[in-house]
Amino acid sequence: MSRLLVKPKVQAGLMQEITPESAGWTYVGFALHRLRPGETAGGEAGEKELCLVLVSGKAKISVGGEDFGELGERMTPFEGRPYAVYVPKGSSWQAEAATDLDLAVCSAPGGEGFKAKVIRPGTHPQMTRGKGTNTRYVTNIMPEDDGSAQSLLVVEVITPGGHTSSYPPHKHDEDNLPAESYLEETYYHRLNPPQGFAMQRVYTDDRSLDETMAVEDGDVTLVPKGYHPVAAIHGYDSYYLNVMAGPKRIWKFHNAREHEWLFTGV
Ligand SMILES: O=C[C@H](O)[C@@H](O)[C@H](O)CC(=O)O
Repeated sequence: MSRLLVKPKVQAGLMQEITPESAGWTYVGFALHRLRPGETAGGEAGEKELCLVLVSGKAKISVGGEDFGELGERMTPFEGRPYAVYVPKGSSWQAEAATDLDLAVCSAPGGEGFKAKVIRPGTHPQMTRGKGTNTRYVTNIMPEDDGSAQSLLVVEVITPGGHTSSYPPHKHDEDNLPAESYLEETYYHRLNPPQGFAMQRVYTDDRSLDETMAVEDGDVTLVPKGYHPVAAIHGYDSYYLNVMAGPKRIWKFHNAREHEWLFTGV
């Protein structure tokens, strides 16, 4: 199995835990908690900043002793809109599931002067990106222009079955602004219905990295560098939650030259 593909080792509780150490990189972390009503999760941000994303279900959430009450709207990532909570560096957080809950904990190095906050549905409206079978639906949760974090970028994408996304292929693996930014990235994948699969390729121009993965419900893929397109197969819609971070909080990508012609049609 590809070293870039991380399968959940358990079916409840802490299902995924990617750290910079386990991924072999510097900035991005990702965890996924699956909780039953009444179960709790929590921790300390320490030197990191966090974005708690209610992938599905509702939870009571507090940050640094501030009670944000019961949050959440959707029972599946394929319907409704995301609630999220930003946890700044140095803060503790606590979540208690009010329903079945899938809670993502996205992390990256924190900074000074940022405040805990709820990111409500509609803060960043869903966008339709692409044309034809490259149409997908993108919702920013923490985009670069929100001014509210040190390094975290968080976005979720729904790709209908038979469509592609993160496509035409692009990369962001060189700290070379204004042409390109360096951002590590995780993909947390879900499928509807859940027995499906999707395909993701991660590859560089020189093909020294070239891995194509069949991703299943609950898998995480790691993108340390290179292009990273996704193809959702007929009958199975794809959802993924992206976490990106690097030395600068800017998403500036470089498109694969040989596929740039597609932009005239997609
Ligand atoms: O680099 C970002 C990620 O590849 C996705 O968020 C991607 O941009 C989503 C898309 O446009 O399909």
